[in-house]
Amino acid sequence: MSDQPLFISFEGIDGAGKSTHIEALAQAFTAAGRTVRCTREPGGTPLAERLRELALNQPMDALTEALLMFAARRDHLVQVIEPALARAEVVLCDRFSDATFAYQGAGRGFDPAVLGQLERWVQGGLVPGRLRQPDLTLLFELAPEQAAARLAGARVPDKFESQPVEFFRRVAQGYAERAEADPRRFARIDAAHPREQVWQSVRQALVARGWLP
Ligand SMILES: Nc1ncnc2c1ncn2[C@@H]1O[C@H](COP(=O)(O)OP(=O)(O)O)[C@@H](O)[C@H]1O
Ligand SMILES: Cc1cn([C@H]2C[C@H](O)[C@@H](COP(=O)(O)OP(=O)(O)O)O2)c(=O)[nH]c1=O
Repeated sequence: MSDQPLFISFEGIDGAGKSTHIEALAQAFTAAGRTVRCTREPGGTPLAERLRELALNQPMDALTEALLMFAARRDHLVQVIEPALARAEVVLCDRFSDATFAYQGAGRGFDPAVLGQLERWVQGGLVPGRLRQPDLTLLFELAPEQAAARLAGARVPDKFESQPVEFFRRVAQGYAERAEADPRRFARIDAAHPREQVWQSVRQALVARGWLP
């Protein structure tokens, strides 16, 4: 089994079930002898958590929202993700920049070329010759109606969670396009199944890469 640094992100529309599996995956890595760092975006540092509060609760235009997401991401990369990877830890991150392309890009209709530019500034210069990207992105795919039904009553909706189903259809399409553009990085998880079956798909994606026994 590998002891290389691993950066794994969890993505999907709100309510798809990704948070449910982060802790289980952390336990599986810990049982395999790895040091695990669970974190989230926007957030993961004191500054980025303050930016999260603003981005998730204040009305703002899509560019402002994208800039806050990438500002939070830069602080998170520099303070938390890069140091953890330098120590060869496993970083499990609840959302990363695919979420900005899906929510601010596909969902809110902001120019993906500008998002690509921000991505190059924020995720460039950290590893030689390429952008810092997750080694694996687990994309939880579920019909927006089903995700909304799971969320109903589960928690108080934030600015994004209270968007209509059509918004999440665009977000899901944005995620699908990111996955199609970089199929080696993504594992697409059918999240419509019961929890145990979804967990087996998650585990299998890691086992297949030789990252879990
Ligand atoms: N496979 C599943 N089947 C039914 N309900 C689920 C499943 N996975 C998660 N849930 C429930 O759906 C809700 C949303 O799950 P959560 O993991 O918080 O989603 P996300 O982090 O993707 O927004 C929670 O109440 C959770 O308990
Ligand atoms: C990282 C990121 C998140 N978001 C949104 C998606 C989610 O609705 C919200 C917070 O994500 P999340 O942590 O999944 O919230 P919760 O734990 O309450 O489900 O932020 C963006 O719009 N752009 C981004 O770049």
